[in-house]
Amino acid sequence: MNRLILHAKRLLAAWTDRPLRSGAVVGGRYRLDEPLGIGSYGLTYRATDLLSGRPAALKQAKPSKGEAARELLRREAAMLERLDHPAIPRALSLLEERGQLYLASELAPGETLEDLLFEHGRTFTETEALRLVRSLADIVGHVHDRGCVHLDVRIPNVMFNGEFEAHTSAAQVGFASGDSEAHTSAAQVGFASGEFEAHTSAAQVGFASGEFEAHTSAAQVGFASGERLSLIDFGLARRIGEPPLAAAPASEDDRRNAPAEPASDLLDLGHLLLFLLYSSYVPEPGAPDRGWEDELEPAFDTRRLLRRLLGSKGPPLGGVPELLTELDRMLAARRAVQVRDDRHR
Ligand SMILES: Nc1ncnc2c1ncn2[C@@H]1O[C@H](COP(=O)(O)OP(=O)(O)OP(=O)(O)O)[C@@H](O)[C@H]1O
Repeated sequence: MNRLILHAKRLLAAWTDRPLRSGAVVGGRYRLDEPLGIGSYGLTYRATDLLSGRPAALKQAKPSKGEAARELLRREAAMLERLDHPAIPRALSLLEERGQLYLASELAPGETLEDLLFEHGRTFTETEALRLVRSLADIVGHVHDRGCVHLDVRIPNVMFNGEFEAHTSAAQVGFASGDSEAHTSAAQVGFASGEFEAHTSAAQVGFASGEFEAHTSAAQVGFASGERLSLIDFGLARRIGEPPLAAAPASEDDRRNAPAEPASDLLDLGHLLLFLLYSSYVPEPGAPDRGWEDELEPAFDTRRLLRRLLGSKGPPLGGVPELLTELDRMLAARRAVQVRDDRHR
C-alpha cells in the first residue's frame, strides 16, 4: 500500500514538474527555447530575453517542492546579487507569474566540464589541468572575497567555452596563451568578449523585482578572447559561516549541510583537479583500484598540492590566495622547463 502511495506521489510530482512548452513567454520577457535540466529544486530552461535579444537561463522553482524551492531560488538570486565577476552569470530578474517563481540570469556559453570530459572525451595534461584549476580558483576566490562559499564546485557546474576538438590541447583553446598573461587577472577567465557585449550591463536590462543593484558591466573589466570558463549554479551557495538552510531537509543532500567554509570549496577544487587528471588515465584492463597517487603518478608538487587540497597529508591550504600562489609557482616552474627544453631542441 505504501509503495502504491509513493508511486502515486511520484507520478503527481512528475506531472506537476513537467517543463513548460518551448515558445512560452514568461513575464512578458523571456521566451523559453528548450529545457536545460531538472535539478532537485528547479527546472532550468534556455531562454531568449526578448528585451535585449540575448540568450538567458531561466530557472523555475520546482512546483512540487512548494515554498522550499521558492525560498532556495530567492536565496540564489540574493547570492548572485552579492557577486560581480565576469565569469559568473549575472542575475537579470526574479519574477513571479501565475504562482510560479523564476530567476533569469545570463546564459553561460559553452558546455559543462562534465560533458566535455565524458561526452567529448577531452583529455587534460597535468599542466592544462593545473591551469584550468588556477582559472577556476580565481573565480572561487571572488566568491570568498564577497563573504560567500559556492559549495558545489563540480564539473557539471563549470562551463567551458572554446573552439575545441575532442583532443585539442588547452593551449589551442586559450588556456596557455602566454601563461603570464593567462593567469594575471580573474577578468581574463570570463566569457568571450562577444558574449559580453551581448550582455552589456545589468543596469541596462533592468531587474524586474527591483531587488538587485546594477552590476558593473562585464565589458568594462576586459577579456582576453579565448579564455572562457564560468562558474554556474549558486543554488547551494551560502554566506561564510551560515548554518545549513532550514528549507533543505538534512537527509536530502549532504552538500546542503556542508560547512559553509572556504575549505569546502578548496576540497571541491581538489576533487575537480583529480577529475581532470583522470581524463588522461587509461587503466590496465582488469587492474585493481590502486588509488589516485599510484594510478596518476602526478609530479611531486602536484601530488603535494592534491594531498593538501584533499586533506590527506600536509598542512591544509589557508584559502584561495595561498592556492593561487602555489599554482603560480608550479606553473612558473613548468614554464621554465618548457623554455629550457625549447632551447635545447
Ligand atoms: N546560467 C547558466 N548558463 C548556462 N547553463 C546553465 C545555467 N544555469 C544552469 N544551466 C544548465 O542547466 C542545467 C540545469 O541546471 P540547474 O542548476 O538548474 O540544475 P542541476 O545542476 O541539474 O541540479 P541541482 O540544482 O539539483 O544541482 C545544467 O545542465 C546547467 O548546465
